[in-house]
Amino acid sequence: MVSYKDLGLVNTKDLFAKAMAGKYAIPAYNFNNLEQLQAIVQACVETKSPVILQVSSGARKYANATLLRNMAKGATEYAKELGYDIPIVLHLDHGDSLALCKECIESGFSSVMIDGSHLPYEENVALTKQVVDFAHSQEHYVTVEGELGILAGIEDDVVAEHHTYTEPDEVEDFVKRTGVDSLAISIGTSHGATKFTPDQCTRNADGVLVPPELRFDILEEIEKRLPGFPIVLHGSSSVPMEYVRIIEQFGGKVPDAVGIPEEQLRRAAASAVCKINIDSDGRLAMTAMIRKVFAEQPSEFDPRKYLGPARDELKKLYMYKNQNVLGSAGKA
Ligand SMILES: O=C(CO)COP(=O)(O)O
Ligand SMILES: O=C[C@H](O)COP(=O)(O)O
Ligand SMILES: [Zn+2]
Ligand SMILES: [Zn+2]
Repeated sequence: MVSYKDLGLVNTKDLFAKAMAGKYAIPAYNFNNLEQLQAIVQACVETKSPVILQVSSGARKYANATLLRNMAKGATEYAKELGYDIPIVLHLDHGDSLALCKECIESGFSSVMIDGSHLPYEENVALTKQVVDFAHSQEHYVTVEGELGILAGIEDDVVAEHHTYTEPDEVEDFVKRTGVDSLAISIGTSHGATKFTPDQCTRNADGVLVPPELRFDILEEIEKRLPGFPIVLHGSSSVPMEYVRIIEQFGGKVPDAVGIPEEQLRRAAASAVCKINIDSDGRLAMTAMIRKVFAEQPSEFDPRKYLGPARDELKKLYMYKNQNVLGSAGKA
C-alpha cells in the first residue's frame, strides 16, 4: 500500500478550487512513455502550471502500471530538480471498475475517474458511489471524477455514433448521491483527431472543416444546478492544422481532421470547467516531428534523434496550451 503523499503528489481538491476562483483550467495530459512525461513536466515547470498526469488503461497495458507510477514519482522529483515545485496529480483516466480504481488508489494515484457513463443511470450512481466511498475513506483523501453523458466516437473500445449530451436535470442528483469531486460532461467534444463528421461541419475559404459550436447552453444550465462545482471536459484537443499538414506532407494521413477551436476552450476554461483533457494534440505533434525526421534524415536510426525532436515539439505545444488556452500558466 503506497499513499500518493509518499510519491510527492497532490489530489485535485485545492487545484480545482483555485481554478474555479481564478477562471482557468488545469491541464490533464496523458502519458505513456518517458518522452511524453519529460515534455509535460518541462512545459509545466517552465510555465509554472499545476498539472494532472493522466494514465489510461491503454497506457497501463502499453507501459506497465508499476513503471508508470514510479515515473510519476520521478516526475515530482524531476520538477524540483528543474527548479520549481509544481503541484502534480496522478489520475486514472476512464477507470471502468471498482477493482481498477482500488488498485490505482492503493498504488499511489491521488485521483481517479470512474466512467460509468455508458451504464444505465442508477448503475452509474451505484458504481460511482462505491469508488467515492473507497477513495474518500483513505488516510489521504483521493479525489474522484464521475461522468454523465456519452461522448460521440471511440472511448475505451466503446463506440457511440452520436453525442448523448449530459442531462442538466440529472447532475444535482448524481453529485449529491455519489459524492464525486468533479463531473465530466458531454457537450459536443469527443476523443481523437476526427471530432465531427464532415457533414456536421461547414468549410472555411481554405477548405478546412469548421465544427459546430459546443453546447455552452447545456454547460450554463449545469453551472446553474451545481454552483461552484468543478466540471471536466474530455476530448478537448484542438487538432492543430499545422501538425496535420506536416503529417500529410511526409506521407501520413489524418482523414477529416477537426478539433475543438481554441476560442471555445478558452471560454470553457473561464467557466466552471476546471480540468481540460488533451491527448490527441500531443500525439499529432510527436507524429509530425517523427515523420519529418524520418523523411529528411533517412539514415538516422538512433531513437533519440527522432524521439528528442518529438519531445521538444510536445513541450512547446503544452507550454502554449498552458499560456494561451487553459490559462494555467503562472498558477502553480
Ligand atoms: O479526453 C481525453 C483523455 O481522457 C483526450 O481527448 P483528445 O482525444 O481530444 O485529446
Ligand atoms: O480517453 C482517451 C485518452 O486519449 C487515452 O487514450 P488510450 O485509451 O488510447 O490510451
Ligand atoms: Zn465516458
Ligand atoms: Zn477522455
